[in-house]
Amino acid sequence: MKEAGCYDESTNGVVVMVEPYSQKEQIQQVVYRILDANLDRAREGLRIIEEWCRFGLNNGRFTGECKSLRQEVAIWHTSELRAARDTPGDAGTELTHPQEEYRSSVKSLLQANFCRVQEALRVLEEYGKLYNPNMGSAFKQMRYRVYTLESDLMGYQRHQLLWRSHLYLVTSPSETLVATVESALKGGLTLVQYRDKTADDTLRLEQATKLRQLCHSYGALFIINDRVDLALAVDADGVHLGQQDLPITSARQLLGPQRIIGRSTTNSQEMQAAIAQGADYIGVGPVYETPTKIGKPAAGLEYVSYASQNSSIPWFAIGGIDANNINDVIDAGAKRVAVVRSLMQAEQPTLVTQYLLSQLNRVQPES
Ligand SMILES: Cc1ncc(COP(=O)(O)OP(=O)(O)O)c(N)n1
Ligand SMILES: Cc1ncsc1CCOP(=O)(O)O
Ligand SMILES: [Mg+2]
Repeated sequence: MKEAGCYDESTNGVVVMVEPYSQKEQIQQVVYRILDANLDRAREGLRIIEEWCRFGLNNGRFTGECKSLRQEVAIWHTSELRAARDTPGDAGTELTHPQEEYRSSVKSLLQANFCRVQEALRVLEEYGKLYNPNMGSAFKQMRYRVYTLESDLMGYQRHQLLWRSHLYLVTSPSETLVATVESALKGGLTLVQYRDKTADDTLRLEQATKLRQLCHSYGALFIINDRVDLALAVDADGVHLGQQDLPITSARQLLGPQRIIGRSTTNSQEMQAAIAQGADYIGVGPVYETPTKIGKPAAGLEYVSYASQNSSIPWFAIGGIDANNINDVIDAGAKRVAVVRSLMQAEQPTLVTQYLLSQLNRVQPES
């Protein structure tokens, strides 16, 4: 086939334009190949996400949505588009990015595949307009459904992990901050709060970024104390707010429905208010007076018992809890505890984590 603008001997150098039909046909073939490749890409990515929803989460709603999206994508994969496939002649099949070879967690695997599906749907939306007038809007709608699925799924995973977390490490400033947290993560810790009441924001940002990466690489949740802005800046899983911090409703507006918001409570009124305002979990304490929070009177084991009878959301007993008294707190009804010194000052945070978890697991062997 002659190409547009090429020199042609048979016409003594007169530039011959390609016959409109051939050029159109060529372009059509390219469009078909793009559509064929991206229909495959979208379906493959959805299948990868679907497998996690099905086998990892056992969640029928998310599995069903992936399946229905896959089927809707498949409807557009006509034999005409498949026939345009030219795998040996496709320069893209050999190209892989180093990050495709390595996934640090299921979360990063899911994020990469959501990204892949969204990109493919966007390509299908744009090039599809050249193929069928209805294709653009059909794929635009699917793309929005995938965005919704992504944020629902990620939020669901976060909340599931919160409910499964029984030990909560609240950090204190330390020269060995990252190493101590990592040591506790190795012991099975799944929930960490970054708390530093005195550092400047440059240091907070640097440390919180490191800890977020670390926690996520262990599949653990990462929460920021007091500061919604910092939580957003480092893409934390949520924020912990005390009675003097931002109201839950304002934080929710800033953080959205998927991120976790925790609230400190010292009595039944604060507990009921936190639940009514939409907290995802509460701190219950201080159970005992503690040098980590000087001047704050103990709420005592009575409040722990009250929480065990009345809290409809996960709650963490906090304040002065260690390996010696954890069983008293458990006997008062606690299934979850938060600690600062017990882990931050431990010589072997891995072992202390394992011990505390083993005591907590005695009261919830099924979860
Ligand atoms: C899990 C948990 N519970 C309670 C607190 C205390 O929060 P707050 O009352 O805002 O006090 P500070 O920690 O900000 O000094 C907490 N951080 N985490
Ligand atoms: C932050 C906080 N809020 C209530 S008690 C407390 C500190 C708990 O620290 P520790 O576990 O060292 O007693
Ligand atoms: Mg606070």
